[in-house]
Amino acid sequence: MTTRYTDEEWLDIIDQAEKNLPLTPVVYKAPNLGSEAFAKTIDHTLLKLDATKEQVDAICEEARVFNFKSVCVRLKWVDLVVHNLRGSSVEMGCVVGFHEGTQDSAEKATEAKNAVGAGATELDMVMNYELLKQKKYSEVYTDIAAVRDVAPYPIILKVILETSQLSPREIVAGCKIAEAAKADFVKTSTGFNGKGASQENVRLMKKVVGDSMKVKASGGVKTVNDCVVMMEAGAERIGASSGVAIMEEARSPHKQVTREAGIVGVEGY
Ligand SMILES: O=C[C@H](O)COP(=O)(O)O
Repeated sequence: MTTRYTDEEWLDIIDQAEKNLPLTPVVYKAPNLGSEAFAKTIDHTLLKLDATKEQVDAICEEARVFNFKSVCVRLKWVDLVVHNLRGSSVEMGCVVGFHEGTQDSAEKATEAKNAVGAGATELDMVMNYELLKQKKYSEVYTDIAAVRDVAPYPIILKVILETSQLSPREIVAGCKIAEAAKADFVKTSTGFNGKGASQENVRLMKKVVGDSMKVKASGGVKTVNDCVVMMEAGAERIGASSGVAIMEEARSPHKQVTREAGIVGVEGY
């Protein structure tokens, strides 16, 4: 695996990206509440280490009922999820390097390869954010590229930055490196370390990647309002262990959404 740029070259790229950040935030449009498009933004997630077969079966059933975008689990459950989702339009997502992100690149690549071999169509890998914090940008790139290498498109590759552990500049750096490594999404959080997704971080990530990548908000997204705030900041995917509660709330009659501007809108705003 060759490095794409030296750490010094990465510094220039990050400086430029910071300088060129758009000043005015865009408000993106969320799909109609409770619609099929809304459900198809949600990755229905079960990532705790002590998850049971019964719980995995249950989230697959829920994903079929609500027609979520994907079910997202650890590698040990991929076979079962693939089996359970057969014949549905729900994608099979697997995490890689979860949740620390500090595993060797070879270990991450093997995990990714095994997940794809078992039928995963989407991978959510944790960036080595410890290396990023040490400004070892070239190694961070190589780590992501090692996974992309064994899981080329059309496998969807999402890179989890763990934004709660990063400064805004480090978030910019993580986005630029994930973009260069040809990932499809940058994702905020694992949900297992610090604060989860925030509106500010999603907005910053979207400003950095523009149309070249998508943004996934995850960690602590538990209500319809949380989803709408993230989507309006630029998230096109939500990772949540609360997908069922979110959909039930979204489909409840006279649903009101609290947005930045106050209480506005009902279904279909
Ligand atoms: O994307 C995955 C996260 O682990 C979900 O976190 P959550 O349990 O706060 O929804």
